[in-house]
Amino acid sequence: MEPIKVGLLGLGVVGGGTWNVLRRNAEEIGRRAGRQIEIVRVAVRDVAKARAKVGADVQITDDAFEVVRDPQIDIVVELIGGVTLARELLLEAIAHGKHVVTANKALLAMHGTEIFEAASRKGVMITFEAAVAGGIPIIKAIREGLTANRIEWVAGIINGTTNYILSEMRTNKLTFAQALQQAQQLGYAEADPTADIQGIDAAQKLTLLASMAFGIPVQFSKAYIEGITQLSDEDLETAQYLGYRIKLLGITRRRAQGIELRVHPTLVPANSILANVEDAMNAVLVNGDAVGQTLYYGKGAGEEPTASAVVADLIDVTRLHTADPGQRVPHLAFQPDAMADIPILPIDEVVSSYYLRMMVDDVPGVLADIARELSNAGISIGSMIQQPSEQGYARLVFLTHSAQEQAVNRAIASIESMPFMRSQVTRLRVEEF
Ligand SMILES: NC(=O)C1=CN([C@@H]2O[C@H](COP(=O)(O)OP(=O)(O)OC[C@H]3O[C@@H](n4cnc5c(N)ncnc54)[C@H](O)[C@@H]3O)[C@@H](O)[C@H]2O)C=CC1
Ligand SMILES: N[C@@H](CC=O)C(=O)O
Ligand code: NA
Repeated sequence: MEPIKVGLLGLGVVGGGTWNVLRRNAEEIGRRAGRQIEIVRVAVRDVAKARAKVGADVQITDDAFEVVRDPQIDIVVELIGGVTLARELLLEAIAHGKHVVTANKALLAMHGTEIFEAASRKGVMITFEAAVAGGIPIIKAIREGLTANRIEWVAGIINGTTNYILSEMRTNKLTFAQALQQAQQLGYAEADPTADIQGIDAAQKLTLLASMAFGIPVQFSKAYIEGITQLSDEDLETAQYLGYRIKLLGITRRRAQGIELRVHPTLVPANSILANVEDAMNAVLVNGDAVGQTLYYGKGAGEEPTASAVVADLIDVTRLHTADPGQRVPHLAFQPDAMADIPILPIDEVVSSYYLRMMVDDVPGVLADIARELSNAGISIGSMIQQPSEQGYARLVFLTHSAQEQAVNRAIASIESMPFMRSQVTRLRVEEF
């Protein structure tokens, strides 16, 4: 059989990895897919640089629209990144009847509804395993392996850059800036790493996971997002002292009133699975009513780990591209006409335990006043430490039991107005995953 023909948009970290893996494992991949998968055209910014990588047999252009409109191409692989141009390219590819493989979570989190609808109308596939947790087959697991379950929650470390930064700060005492620079050099970070460190990249991935776990539309704008830029060394050290580690977690969970969708730094017990996921590794826990808790662990970023997912999608599409569209796995795991309109809960309604750190005058009665405020808000204290500080101040840290966020915020506002307060209250969430 003739090879299936691929147009590759982007030959950077992931595009280059995809080229390498397809070439190196061509024979094995062909045996799995049933035919060879051949990259026949590449679109890049720098044609000369790409020529040095792919040699003379592949057509190279700096106009990606030429590739998505090329009649010989069956599958377009989008590895350019960004939203505006990538959206236009994907819609054009779909309009020309191409199947699409993409690693672009930003694009799908923001324009997924439009893109998946266009693809379904045209009867083509959009696959995006590389877009969530890189090489970990988490989309395959949720879309196919776990479909018997009512999924209760998904939680995990789904950004390699921030996990690398937190690990390096903790274990090798690197500064934030040094660790970020290393993550960029290693190819983990986004072109603009703001998306990583502000939690946006993790929220884009979590939005896609929530959609597939619960059968709800892709709603990135409703995700609650807090990154790691405000974390202080003091909190990293205090967490460790208390027997916790701080990780940037994505958490989505069913509640009676709706679905939690949140990304924020989180204290997790130091002996838990997630606390021990280090460097740029990712790990996702999925809890289903039948299967219980399952764990998916591996490299969530970088050249070939991400390419592993891109090429797996290419093989899937190659096997299925002539199948009746109705028999393919739905893009978002649920049939498009069976998506549920379950509300996403505002962060105020989220339930968690909390870490509250503050500086106070070291005088009698302070602890009692704070404990009373927490109790008035219905918040019970799990544990508390007090440490002397300079200038006669005391550092207090409370760990609370489960409480609703709005009650915690009300209590914080009252506490901050008290006359003995010498700092604002630092509030972090604590989870037992
Ligand atoms: N780097 C990683 O570990 C991961 C990246 N991703 C996603 O993969 C995608 C690509 O990321 P990277 O490979 O890291 O980016 P990169 O910056 O290394 O590569 C981008 C490539 O796109 C090309 N390009 C950019 N604008 C273009 C244009 N207008 N026309 C033609 N070509 C153009 C560049 O020449 C370059 O070859 C992004 O959506 C990213 O979010 C997903 C998972 C992991
Ligand atoms: N920038 C992302 C790359 C993979 O999605 C990350 O650090 O996880
Ligand atoms: Na993946």
